[in-house]
Amino acid sequence: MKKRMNYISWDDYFLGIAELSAARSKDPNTQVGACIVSEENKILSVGYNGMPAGCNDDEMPWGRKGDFLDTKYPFVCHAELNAVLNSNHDLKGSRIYVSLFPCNECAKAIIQSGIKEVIYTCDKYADTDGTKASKMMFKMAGVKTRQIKQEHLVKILPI
Ligand SMILES: O=c1[nH]c(=O)n([C@H]2C[C@H](O)[C@@H](COP(=O)(O)O)O2)cc1CO
Ligand SMILES: [Zn+2]
Repeated sequence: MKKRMNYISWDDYFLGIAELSAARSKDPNTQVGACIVSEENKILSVGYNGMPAGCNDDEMPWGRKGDFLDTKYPFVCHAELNAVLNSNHDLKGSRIYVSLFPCNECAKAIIQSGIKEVIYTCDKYADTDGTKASKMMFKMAGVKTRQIKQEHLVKILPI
């Protein structure tokens, strides 16, 4: 008997884990998940966007508009930052799978931790200065970026 052939690829597996991690997010508008993987295809860390540890997410604001301090923006930890900070491993040479293209703050953490490739699905904030700054920094720092479209993932994963 031969081995089963229609198994999912490493890319689909890790992006699927990033998507599953996003499902843990309490953000009512955008749920983001991230999965960091070594050169040997071992998972080094996962994360999703949420309030900092110890900050009760029932008491924190989740809105997008109004006074800055009444919105989620000054407080929420991004999925990529959580994944970088959650890891006890050296991330040099690793790659990060993420459901949304990283913002400029996460891009800095990604570059500084030695991650060498970003594989992402959604790029809905491509027109923002934050995303443009991320792309500039990734290019200069030699961090590769690659998109796997949502339509492809939907075909292979029950999401
Ligand atoms: O790269 C990212 N990673 C990440 O975790 N986030 C989080 C922060 C917020 O909780 C949410 C974005 O919210 P909104 O789309 O409503 O502006 O996604 C946002 C970005 C991109 O801005
Ligand atoms: Zn970010």
